[in-house]
Amino acid sequence: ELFTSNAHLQTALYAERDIAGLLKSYVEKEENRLNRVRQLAEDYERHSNKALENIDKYLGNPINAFLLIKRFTLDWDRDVIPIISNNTWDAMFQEIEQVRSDLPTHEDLKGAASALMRLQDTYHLDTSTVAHGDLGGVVSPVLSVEECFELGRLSYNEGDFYHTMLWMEQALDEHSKSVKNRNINRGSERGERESDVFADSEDMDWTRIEVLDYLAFSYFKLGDLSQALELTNELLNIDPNHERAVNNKKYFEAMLQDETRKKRSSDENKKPGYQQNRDEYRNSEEFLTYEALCRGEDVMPVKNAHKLTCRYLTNNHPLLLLQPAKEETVHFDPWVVIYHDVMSDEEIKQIKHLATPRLNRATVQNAKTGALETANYRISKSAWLKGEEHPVVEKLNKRMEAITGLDMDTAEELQIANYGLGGHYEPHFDFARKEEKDAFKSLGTGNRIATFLNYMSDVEAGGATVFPYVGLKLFPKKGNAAFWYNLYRNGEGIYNTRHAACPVLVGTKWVANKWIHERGQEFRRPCSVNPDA
Ligand SMILES: O=C(O)CCC(=O)C(=O)O
Ligand SMILES: [Fe+2]
Repeated sequence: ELFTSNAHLQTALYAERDIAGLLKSYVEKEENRLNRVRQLAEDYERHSNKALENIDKYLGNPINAFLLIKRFTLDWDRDVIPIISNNTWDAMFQEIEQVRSDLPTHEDLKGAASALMRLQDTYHLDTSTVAHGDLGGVVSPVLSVEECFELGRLSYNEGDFYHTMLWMEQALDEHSKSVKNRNINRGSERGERESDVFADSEDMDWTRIEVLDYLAFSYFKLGDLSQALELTNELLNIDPNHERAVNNKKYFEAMLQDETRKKRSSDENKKPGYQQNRDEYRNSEEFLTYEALCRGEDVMPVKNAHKLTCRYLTNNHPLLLLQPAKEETVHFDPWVVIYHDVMSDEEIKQIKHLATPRLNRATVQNAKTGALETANYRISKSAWLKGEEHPVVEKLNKRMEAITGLDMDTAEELQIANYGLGGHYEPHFDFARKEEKDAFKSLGTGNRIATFLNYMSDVEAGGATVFPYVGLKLFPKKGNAAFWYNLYRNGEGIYNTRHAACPVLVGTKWVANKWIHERGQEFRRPCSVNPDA
C-alpha cells in the first residue's frame, strides 16, 4: 500500500512511535536478562575458584560431587538454558514485522524522490539552497553528503540523468568542503590519532569515487563528453585501477575524437516513446505557463482587472439573509469567483474525519489514488444513513445551493482530496469534451456545468489552483471556496476554464470539490442559444 498523502503518511509516524516503544522494552528485557547472565557467570566463577583451591578435598566429598553434577544437569536445564538462550530478539522482531505495513516502502522512497525533483523543477529551486535547508524560504532539514548522493542515485535509477547530475554535483561539492575541513583539523591532531584519520580518509575517498562514477556517467548521458572525461580522470587520480573508469576513459577519449560516432550515440540515447512524449509535454507552452503561474508569476495581464469587485450576496435566500455570502469576482471571462468563509473550522474538521475514518491506524478504506501523490476520498451518501448525506455534508450542500442557486441533488458526491508531498493535478477540464460522449453517461445527469471548490486548509507554499489559458492563479485559504461555470448556457464547454492544482511545496492541501451537473438546472440557470448570455 503506497503512502499517497500526508494524511496517510501520518500512520508511519504512529508506527515510528510504536517501534521506539518496542525497542525500548526490548532493551529493558535484555538488560534484565544480561544481568542474570552476569550473575550466573559470577556464581560459577566463585564456585569453581573455591573448588579448585583444593580439588581432592572438594571432590572427595560425595555430596559436593552430587551437587556439581546436578548443577550441570537439572539446574542447567531449568535455570540456565532459559537465561542464555535468547528468544527476546525473535519475539521483538515479530512484533516489528507487524508494524511493517504501516511503514513506507522503497516504492514510496522512489515516489518521494521524484516528487522532490518535480518541486525543484516547478519552483526553480536551487539544489544547494535546498540541501542547505531552505525550501523556497521555508526552513527544512539540512541534507548530508550521503543524502544528496541517495537523491542522485534514486534519480539515476529512474533514468533521470539531469537530476542525477544536480544532486551528485551537490554531494561532490559538500564532500570537497568536508575534506578541506578535515585536513585543517588533521593538522592539529597529527600524531595521536594517525591511524584513525587514515581509516576515515580512505572512507572519504571511497565516497568520492562513487559520486564521481555516477556523475561522470550522467554527464556522458547528457551529452557532455568532455565533462564526463574530466570527472573520470579525477576518479582515476584517486583510484588508478578502477576498472570501469579505465574503460570509460578510453571510450570517452575515442568518442571525443570522432564526431560521427558521437552523433550516433546521442541517437542511441533516445528515450522510449512514453518518456519522450512526457518530456515534450513538460516543455509545452501550456505546461511552462502552468509552472510559471504556480511560482506566482504574472504571465499575462488580467483583463478588466480594475472592474473586479466584491459584494455581499443574499439571493433572497433565508440561509443567506442573516449571513450573506462574501463574493469576490477574480475573473470575468471565464467568470470565476471566490466565496470567503464558506466553511467553518469545525465543519472542516468533521469533513476531513468523515473522509478518512480510520486514518490513525492501518488501512485507509476507500482511499484510492487519483492524481499522483494525492489521496482521494468520496463521501458517499451511505457514510451516514443509507442514501442520506451526513448532516455536515447536507448543511454544506444547502449552503452551496443557496449561494449558487444551483440544484445540488444532481451533483456528484462531495469529493475530498488530500495532496501530499508534491501532490498536484496537471491542467485539465472539469467538463467532458464532445469527443468524450460517455464520460458522465452512467450518472444520467449531463455534463459538469459548474465547479465549487472548497479549500479546507491553508498551504504554506505552493498548491495554487491556476488557469493557464487566462493567467489566473488562486491561492488556497482555509474556509474559502472557488466557483466557476464550466459550460456556457447552451451546453458548450468553456475551454478557458482549463485549470490545474500546483504541486504542494510545503504544507498539506485539503480540498472538498463539488461538481454540479446540468440536470436540474433548467429553471435555475435556463439554457440559451446565445453562448455568452
Ligand atoms: O485542488 C485544486 O486546486 C483543483 C482540483 C481540481 O481541479 C479537481 O479536482 O478537478
Ligand atoms: Fe478540476
